[in-house]
Amino acid sequence: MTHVAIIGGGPGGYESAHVAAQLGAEVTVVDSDGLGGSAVLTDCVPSKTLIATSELMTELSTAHELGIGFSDEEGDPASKVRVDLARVNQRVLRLAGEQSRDIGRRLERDGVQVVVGRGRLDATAEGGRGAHHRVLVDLPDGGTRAIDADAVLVATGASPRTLPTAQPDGERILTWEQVYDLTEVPSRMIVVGSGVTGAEFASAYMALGIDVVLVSSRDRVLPGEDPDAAEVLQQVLTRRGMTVLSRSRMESVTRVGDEVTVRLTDGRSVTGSHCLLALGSIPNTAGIGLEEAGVILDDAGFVKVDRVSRTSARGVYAAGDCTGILMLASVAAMQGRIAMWHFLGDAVAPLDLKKVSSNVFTAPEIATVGWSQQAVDNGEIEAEVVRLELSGNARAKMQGVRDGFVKLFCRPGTGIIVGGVVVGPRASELIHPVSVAVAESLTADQLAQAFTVYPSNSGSIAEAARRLHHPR
Ligand SMILES: Cc1cc2nc3c(=O)[nH]c(=O)nc-3n(C[C@H](O)[C@H](O)[C@H](O)COP(=O)(O)OP(=O)(O)OC[C@H]3O[C@@H](n4cnc5c(N)ncnc54)[C@H](O)[C@@H]3O)c2cc1C
Ligand SMILES: NC(=O)c1ccc[n+]([C@@H]2O[C@H](COP(=O)([O-])OP(=O)(O)OC[C@H]3O[C@@H](n4cnc5c(N)ncnc54)[C@H](O)[C@@H]3O)[C@@H](O)[C@H]2O)c1
Repeated sequence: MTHVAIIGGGPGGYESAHVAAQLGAEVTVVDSDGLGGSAVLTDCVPSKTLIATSELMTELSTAHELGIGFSDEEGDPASKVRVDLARVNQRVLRLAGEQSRDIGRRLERDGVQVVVGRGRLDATAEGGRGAHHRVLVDLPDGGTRAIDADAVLVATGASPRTLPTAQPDGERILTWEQVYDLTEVPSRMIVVGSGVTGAEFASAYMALGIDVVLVSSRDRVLPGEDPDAAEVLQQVLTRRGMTVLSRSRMESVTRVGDEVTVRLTDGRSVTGSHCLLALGSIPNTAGIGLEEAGVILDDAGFVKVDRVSRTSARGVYAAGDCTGILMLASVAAMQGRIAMWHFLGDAVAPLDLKKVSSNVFTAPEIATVGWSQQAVDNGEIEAEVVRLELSGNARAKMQGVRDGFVKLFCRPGTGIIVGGVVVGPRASELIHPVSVAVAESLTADQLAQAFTVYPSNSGSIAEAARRLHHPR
């Protein structure tokens, strides 16, 4: 029987374990910190659970306009509600724990063996039973266990980046993994870093009623996202009261008593009660025998892989954040599945990043799929672009939605949809028809011809597609 060893139990690891088991392999998952990985226990699931509470608060902020008030009082209901952060965080951690246990049960049902411990490749051993690889696991009790395998998948993820001058203390200077220990609402939260992580937490904490300062090293927030979408978000955040410090690079973060001070490289400083460091991630690839086994890493320590997740070492695959390729749970899972389909000889198509949809869970949300505005502007792809404001949509007006738009990119001539952006509430749900169009190479006319419900925000997607129609 073919044996596959998987190091790391996040989406890159556990999703590939299901595929390998389905294809008849004997599978062992080695995980050090809990099944589901950072995605389930510290990153994706906890942050989106926190954001579910902040979404409700954002909706409450328009309640007054929609005619809702307290029966015995005048005024804005949103200003009268209080967030119990201890309860919010308890719920976050409970849901994350439940999801991790669910993943464990599903792996058990598929006959996957799970070993708790820290795995590393042993380059000195050939592996027993004619296997090509050996994984050594440092067990929590101090012992070591050897697992022989015909193929190894490395899916060890990444960890929050910190600086020697900005060290988290777990109480007031925090990484995104530590915020769920907060039991009291911070009076002033300074979020350093305006990538997706920083923007999401800044938006969420502001919606919970916290005074937020966002330290952004670039001209605008979300430098990697659609520039129009990032501009809308920055306008909304500042309009709602966030202080966004653009072109401001943090030099150090210090704490004295209950106060934290963020010093900027230009000499300015900001003080607050708490600081969240959202400075990006570093791959978990050091000290696990990768280079000794012939696995090439790039300068930042990410594992180099091809589009079927092969590393430079025969029989060693890698998936997810440790490869640095579009750090998303969905991409990690797909890279892992592809690795197993490839190794175990099933039909496999190489990873196609031009079909990936993703979402920034701010208020408003920003969802994207396919080719980007930057690629069109750089001339990487020729495309027609149409942008339609959500404020003109009947349903959006009824819901009090003013900020947001739909943008579509299609190839001139054929009219094939190659990408899109949706900015607005629940953009993560609205992007799906555009994702289907991109995946199936549908034309703007085909997207326009499908019925949409009246009134609905998805009507704006069909309307944008209609605007790309060229009469014959
Ligand atoms: C705040 C935040 C929010 C996010 N939200 C989203 C989102 O909404 N949607 C989305 O698609 N993506 C989101 N992401 C990205 C997503 O979390 C990652 O892309 C995803 O976790 C990558 O999965 P992975 O399997 O590569 O690694 P991980 O989920 O990090 O799992 C790797 C696991 O391997 C373990 N491990 C490490 N080394 C070893 C070892 N030597 N031996 C054994 N085990 C080891 C780790 O402890 C960890 O449990 C978010 C990221 C952050 C930071
Ligand atoms: N909703 C989602 O799907 C979701 C949510 C969070 C993260 N992610 C993924 O995780 C990946 C990483 O995102 P991220 O936001 O954690 O990291 P990032 O690397 O994208 O952003 C970090 C930001 O911090 C800034 N920065 C670094 N040092 C700084 C300093 N000293 N002072 C001020 N700013 C500084 C950088 O310029 C950068 O803009 C992304 O690829 C994203 O796709 C996804």
